[in-house]
Amino acid sequence: MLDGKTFFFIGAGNICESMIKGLLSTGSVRPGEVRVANRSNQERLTFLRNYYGIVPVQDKKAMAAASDVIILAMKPQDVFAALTELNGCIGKNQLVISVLAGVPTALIEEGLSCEVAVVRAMPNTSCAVLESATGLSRGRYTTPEQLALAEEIFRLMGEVVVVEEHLLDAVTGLSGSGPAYIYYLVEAMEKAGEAAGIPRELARPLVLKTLMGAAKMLMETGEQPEVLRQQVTSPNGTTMAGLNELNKGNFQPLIRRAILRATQRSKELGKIIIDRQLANQ
Ligand SMILES: NC(=O)C1=CN([C@@H]2O[C@H](COP(=O)(O)OP(=O)(O)OC[C@H]3O[C@@H](n4cnc5c(N)ncnc54)[C@H](OP(=O)(O)O)[C@@H]3O)[C@@H](O)[C@H]2O)C=CC1
Ligand SMILES: O=C(O)[C@@H]1CCC=N1
Repeated sequence: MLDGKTFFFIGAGNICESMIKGLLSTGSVRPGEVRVANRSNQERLTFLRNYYGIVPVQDKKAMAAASDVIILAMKPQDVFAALTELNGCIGKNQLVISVLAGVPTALIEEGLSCEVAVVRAMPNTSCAVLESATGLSRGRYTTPEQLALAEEIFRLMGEVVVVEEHLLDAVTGLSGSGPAYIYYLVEAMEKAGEAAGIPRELARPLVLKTLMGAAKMLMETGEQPEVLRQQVTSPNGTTMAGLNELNKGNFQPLIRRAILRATQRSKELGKIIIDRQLANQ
C-alpha cells in the first residue's frame, strides 16, 4: 500500500528525524518521497537534506496539497499557526497524521475546516531504530483504509496499538515519554556503577546489555516481570538488598506518579490548545 506514497513532515524536529531515519532504513520509503518543512530553521532542513536526501519545502500549502500523507510534527502550541497555513488545501483522499501530544483529532479537523482524514498517533523516538511503541486512533472522517495506511506506516517502525482517542494521553505518558524514563534509569545506573568503582566506559556496556537482556527475556519467555524478578532475587542475597533500597524510595509509586503526571500533562496541553481556540473564535 505504501508504494510510491509521498510524505510531508511539517516540523523538522526530533520526532520527525526519528521517523525519517526509521522509514528510510526500511527501504519502503525513498528519500525523494519525503518532504520536510520547518517554521524558520533552514539550517535544520539543509542538514536533513544533506544527511538523508529528503526534499526541503518552503511552500507548505502547495506541498500539502501534493502529498499523500501529511505529518504534523510541531509543538502542540504551534499547531494553530500550522493549520491556518494549510487551511483548505487538503482533500478527502489524503491522510493527516498528527503526532502532537494532547491535541485532539477534532481540533485538527476543525482547524483545517473540511472533512479531512486525521489519525492521531503517539510514537516514540525509537522509530529511528524501528522499535517504537505507537498508539493510534482515528478521527471522525478517517476511513478504515486510511487507518490501515497509518497502521502500516507505524508498523514499519515498531509495534502499533489502536486505541480509543481518550486513551492516547495515557499512551503519551507511558510509551511516548517512556524512552526518557529508561534513559534516565540508564544514567542513574551508570553513575551508581561509577560510585561503586566501575569506570564509565565499562559501566555503559554492562548497563546496556543488562537492559537489552531483560527486555529480550520479557519478550522471548513471555513470563511476567514479577517471575523474572524473583528468579534474580536470591533469599537474603544482593538483589534483595538492592530492591529493598528501591522500595524505601517508593520505587513503584514513584514510577506510577511519573506516568500519571505525564498523562495529565498531555491532557493539560490539549486543554490549553482548545481554550486558545475558543478564545480566538
Ligand atoms: N520528541 C518526542 O519524543 C516526541 C514528540 N512528539 C510530539 O511531536 C511534536 C514535535 O516534537 P519534537 O520533534 O520533539 O519538537 P521539536 O521542537 O524538536 O521540533 C518542532 C519543529 O516544529 C517546527 N515548527 C513549528 N511551527 C511550525 C510551522 N508552523 N510549520 C512548520 N514547522 C513548524 C519547528 O521549526 P523551527 O525550529 O523552525 O521553529 C521545529 O523544527 C510535539 O507535538 C510532541 O508532542 C510525539 C512523540 C514523541
Ligand atoms: O515531551 C513531550 O511532550 C513529547 C510527547 C511525548 C514525548 N515527547
